Amino acid sequence: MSADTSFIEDLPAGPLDAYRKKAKFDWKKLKLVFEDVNLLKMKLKVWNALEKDSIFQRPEKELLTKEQKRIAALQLQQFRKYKFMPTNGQKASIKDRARYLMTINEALAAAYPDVSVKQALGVFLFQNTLATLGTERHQHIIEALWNRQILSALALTEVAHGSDAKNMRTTAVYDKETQEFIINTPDFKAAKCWVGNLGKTCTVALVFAQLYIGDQCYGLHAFVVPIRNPKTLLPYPGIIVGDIGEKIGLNGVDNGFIMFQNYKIPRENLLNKISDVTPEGEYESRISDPTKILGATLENLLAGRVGTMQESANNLACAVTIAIRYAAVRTQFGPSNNEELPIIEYQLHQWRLFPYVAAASILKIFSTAAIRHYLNVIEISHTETTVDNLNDMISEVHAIISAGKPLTTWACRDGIQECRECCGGHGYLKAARFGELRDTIDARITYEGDNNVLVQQTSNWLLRQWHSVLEEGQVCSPLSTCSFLKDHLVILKFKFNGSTVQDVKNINFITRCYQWLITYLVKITHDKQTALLEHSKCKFTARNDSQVYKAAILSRVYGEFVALKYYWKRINRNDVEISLRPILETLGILYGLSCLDKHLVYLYQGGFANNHSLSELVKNGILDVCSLLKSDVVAVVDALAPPDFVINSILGKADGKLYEHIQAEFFNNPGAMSRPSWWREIKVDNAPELKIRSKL
Ligand SMILES: Cc1cc2nc3c(=O)[nH]c(=O)nc-3n(C[C@H](O)[C@H](O)[C@H](O)COP(=O)(O)OP(=O)(O)OC[C@H]3O[C@@H](n4cnc5c(N)ncnc54)[C@H](O)[C@@H]3O)c2cc1C
Repeated sequence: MSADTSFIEDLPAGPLDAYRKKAKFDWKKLKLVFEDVNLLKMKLKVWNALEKDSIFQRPEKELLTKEQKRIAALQLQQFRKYKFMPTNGQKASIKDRARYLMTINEALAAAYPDVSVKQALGVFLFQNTLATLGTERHQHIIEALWNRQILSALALTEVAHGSDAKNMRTTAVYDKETQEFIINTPDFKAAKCWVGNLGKTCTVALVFAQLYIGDQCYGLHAFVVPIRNPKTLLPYPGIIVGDIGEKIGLNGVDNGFIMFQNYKIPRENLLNKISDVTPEGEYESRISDPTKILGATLENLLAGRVGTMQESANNLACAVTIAIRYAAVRTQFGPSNNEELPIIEYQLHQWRLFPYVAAASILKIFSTAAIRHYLNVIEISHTETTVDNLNDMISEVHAIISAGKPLTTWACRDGIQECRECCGGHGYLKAARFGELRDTIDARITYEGDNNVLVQQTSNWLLRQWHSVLEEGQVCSPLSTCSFLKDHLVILKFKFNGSTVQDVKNINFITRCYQWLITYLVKITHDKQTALLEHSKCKFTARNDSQVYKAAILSRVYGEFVALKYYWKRINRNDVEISLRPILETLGILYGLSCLDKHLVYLYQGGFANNHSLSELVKNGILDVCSLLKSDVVAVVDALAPPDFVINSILGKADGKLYEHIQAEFFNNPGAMSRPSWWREIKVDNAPELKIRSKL
C-alpha cells in the first residue's frame, strides 16, 4: 500500500519547477524514507507551533550577547510549556518516550540551536542521568524537573582537563559526622567550565567530582548540587560562579564556570545506583574497577552523542538544500551570448555539491539507526530480562556512536563550508544562514566528546575484536558491524579486477572495498601497536603512536561502512516503493564512491589494486553518478528539507524566488538606505563636490 503523504504540504510554484518536473519519483514518498512518519508529524507540530509563537519570532537585527541569552532563556521557558508529546506518550515504554523527547529536541535544534542545547543539557541529559545513575531518593528532583521548577547543568569539564576525565580534580569528601559531602575546587585549573546553563540561569547542577572517604579516592562520581536560590537566582554562599563570556557561536547559551569552597551537600545527593556511601562512611559499589565506574557514569553522554549525530545530519540537509536550490536558479556563463546555464549544470559544481547531498541522505538514516540501537540497549538494561550478550551489544553501540558522531559532524562541517562557497558572495550574507550552521556544528565537533579522542574508542574496540579473531577465531559483534573480520584470510586476498565503470557503481564492490579496508587497517594498526609495545614497553606510547594513518583512519572507514550498511538495510525494506529504489541506490553509491575516493591510497598501499584502473574507475563512477543525479537532485533536497521557516535562508526558500528574496534583504535590512548617524565623524570638509548632471 502506498504511504499516505497528504499531511506534507505542497511546495510553492516558481523557478525551481523546471528541475522539479524532471524528477523521476515523488519527493514526498522519498521524505518518508528519510523520516519516520510519526516522528515527522511530531516535528511538523513543533515547527508549526513555534512559527506562530511571538516569542520565537526572529529578531530583525543582531542582538547583543546578553540579550541573546535573555531571549533564549525565555524561549526555553515557553517551549517547556508546550505539550508536544502524544497523549499516550507519558505511558510509553522508556524507549518510545525517550524517542519522542529526542524528536522534540531535534525539531527545536533545527530552528533554534541555542534553545535546544539549553534544553538538552538542562532537562533531558539531567533527567537521563538521574534516571540511569540515581535511585528512588532522586525521584522528587525528576518530578521538579518535569514541573519546570528546575533548570540544570552538567558540570564535567575543568579548566585544565576536558577529554581526560579521570584526572579531574574537583573533590567531594565525605564527612560522616554531618553525613555530608564537602565539595572543593583546589585551584582555578580545577574550576568547572564551559558548562551550559551554568553562567546565568541554572539552579541545580550535576557535578562530577572525585569521591573521597578519608584519604581514599574512589574516582569520579556524579552529585546533584544546588547552585542558585530559585527565588532570587543568586548563588549560594561557598560558590564562585559566572559566565565564561562571548563565544564564536551559540551565544544564547550561558556557558559558565564554577569554583567550590568547602561547599556542603547532603549524602543523598550522590547518584547512587552504581555505588553509594553508607551513613557510616562505607563505600559500596556494584562494580569493583574504578575505571569501569567512570565508564558507566559517562555512558550517559551517549544520549547526547546520538542526538548530536541526528542534528548534524539535519544541519547538513539544510545546507545542501540551500546550495542546491540556489544552484538550480542561479545562472552564470553559457555556450552562447544569449544562453546562460544554471550553475547546477556545471560538472565541477555537481562534483562539489552532490556528494554532500548523498552524505546528508545516508547520515540521516544512519543516525536514526544509531538512535534505535542506543534506545534498544537502554530499554533492555532497564528491564528484568537477562540478555546474554548485553555487554557486547553495549560495547558495539558505543563503538558505532563513537565513530558516528565524528563522521557526521565532520561531514557536516565540510559540507556547510562547500555549500557556502557554492553560493558565492550571497552565501556569505548572514541571511543565507551558513554562518549560524557553521558556528553550531563547530561546537558539536568538540562537545559531547572531542572527535579525535572519541574515534579512539572505536579503534580500541575494533582492535579488541581483531585480537579475539587472532586468539579465538571469533568476533563479539552482535550487531554484525564487523563479524566479517573472522574471514580475514579470505578478505585480505581480495583483488580488484574490474574494467568498466559498472564494476564500481554497485554496492557489492563498495562493500568489498570496505571489508578489505577495515580488515587491512585493523591488521596494520595492530601490527604497529605490537611492534611499538615491544620496543617501548609502554601501552600508552604504543597506542598514541599508532593513530596517524592507522587507528584514526580505521575508525573513519568503519563509520562510513556502518553508515552505508544501515542505509542499505533501510532502502531494501518492503515499505520502500520500487519507484524510489533507483534514486536511493544512486545516492548510496555516490556516498560510497566519494568516500572511497579519499581512501584509494590505502587500497593501493595494501595491494587491493595494483594498476591505474581502480582509481580511474572510481573517479569516473563519481562523475557518472553526479550527472545521473542532476535531474533528480532538486527533488531529493525537497525530500530532505524542513519547511522554509526552519531553513531560514533567503537563498534556500522552496519557491526558488532567489532574487526577490535577496532584494527584500538588501532593501529591508534596518537602516539600509539611511545616512549613518555618525556621518559627521567621517565627512571631509574640503572634498570637491562632483557634478551629478551634465552641463548640456
Ligand atoms: C559550546 C560548548 C559547550 C560545552 N558544554 C559543556 C557542558 O555543558 N558541560 C561540560 O562539562 N563541558 C562542556 N563543554 C566542554 C567540552 O565537553 C570539552 O571542550 C571537550 O570535552 C574537550 O575537552 P577540552 O576542551 O578540554 O579539550 P582537550 O581535551 O584539552 O583537547 C584539546 C585537543 O587535544 C586533542 N587531544 C586530547 N587528548 C588527545 C589524545 N589522547 N590523543 C590525541 N589528541 C588528543 C583533542 O583532540 C583536541 O583537539 C562544552 C564545550 C563547548 C565548546
